[in-house]
Amino acid sequence: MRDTTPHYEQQYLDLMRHIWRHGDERIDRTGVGTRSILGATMRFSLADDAVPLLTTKRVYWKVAAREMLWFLSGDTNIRELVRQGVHIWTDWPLDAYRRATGETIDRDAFEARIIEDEAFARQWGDLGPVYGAQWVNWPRYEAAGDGLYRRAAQGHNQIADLVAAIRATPGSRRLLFTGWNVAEVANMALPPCHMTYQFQVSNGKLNGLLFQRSCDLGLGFAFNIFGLSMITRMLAQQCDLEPGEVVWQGGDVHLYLNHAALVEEQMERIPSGAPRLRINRRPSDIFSYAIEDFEVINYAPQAHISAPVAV
Ligand SMILES: Nc1nc(=O)c2c([nH]1)NC[C@@H]1CN(c3ccc(C(=O)N[C@@H](CCC(=O)O)C(=O)O)cc3)CN21
Ligand SMILES: O=c1ccn([C@H]2C[C@H](O)[C@@H](COP(=O)(O)O)O2)c(=O)[nH]1
Repeated sequence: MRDTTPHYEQQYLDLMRHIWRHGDERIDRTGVGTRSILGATMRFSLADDAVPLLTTKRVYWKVAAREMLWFLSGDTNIRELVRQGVHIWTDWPLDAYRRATGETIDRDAFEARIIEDEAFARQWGDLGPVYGAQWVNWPRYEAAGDGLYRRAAQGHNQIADLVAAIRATPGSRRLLFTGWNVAEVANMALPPCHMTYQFQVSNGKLNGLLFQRSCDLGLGFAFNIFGLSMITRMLAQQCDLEPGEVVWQGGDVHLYLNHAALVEEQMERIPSGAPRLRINRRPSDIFSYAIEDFEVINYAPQAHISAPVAV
């Protein structure tokens, strides 16, 4: 008998079609323009190593994996990403540099300088207190006497605390971490988009949920859903739980108007296949994973579709 269960990716293609047809058109912060809706949910199983990679275009999952490991390292400077050949965050520091200096340096030259010149990287490569800073070092203040306070040397490590909490109180409804530090949002190159992650233990399985306040459905989503799945798998492994499912919730979910070619092409394609994410080692703690620990098998996507990123 033919399997009539819809492919997991159908949810994504349906949402894309809905937004492209019925989304509210407006000029957004970037000036590119979007069609957008408020509020959407998708769910994907992680059972038997299933991973919700898009199959209707090739997704460079290792780029997303390196980005996730970079967040967990607490780093907020693009230097390490650029060293690893990851270019997805370069446009924001590059834009700031061009505006501040009036120089018309191109992206390759800017990246070369970030790698070669440590002082330059320190001055121009930092994104401010973005994801990594908040996840593992959320500022904490301690009393310094006479009613004064000073910033503590070590902030809150939300990720370490989360691992401990999943282990100690698996029934808890407080298993979460967030990048949305109200006091520091103004100093970030971009306020967090994938802002709040929540977890739940159910029948020995770990479920993960992401609230993403703003979603570039054509470009960012593919990375964000992989990241959610990856961190859920890592947490499950560290807490001796089986992977359950991931739930993705979007706030402002949009398609950029200059992604028309991508959207039209992708909506024509039929999803297929069941990729698996393997973790080939059990590191001693959540901060000790390396890119080599991750492997995706059974991934035979259709051709990559490139699309410009709105800065
Ligand atoms: N408009 C916008 N969309 C985003 O998805 C996004 C931002 N801005 N700003 C911050 C980060 C950076 N992220 C990005 C940026 C670029 C790509 C991108 O160009 N992806 C291409 C090529 C990837 C590559 O060459 O490695 C892709 O096809 O996935 C993806 C995510 C996600 N975020
Ligand atoms: O992980 C990410 C990071 C960013 N995005 C997208 C969502 C928006 O298109 C822009 C951010 O612009 P805001 O004006 O700050 O909302 O980047 C994403 O989809 N995923």
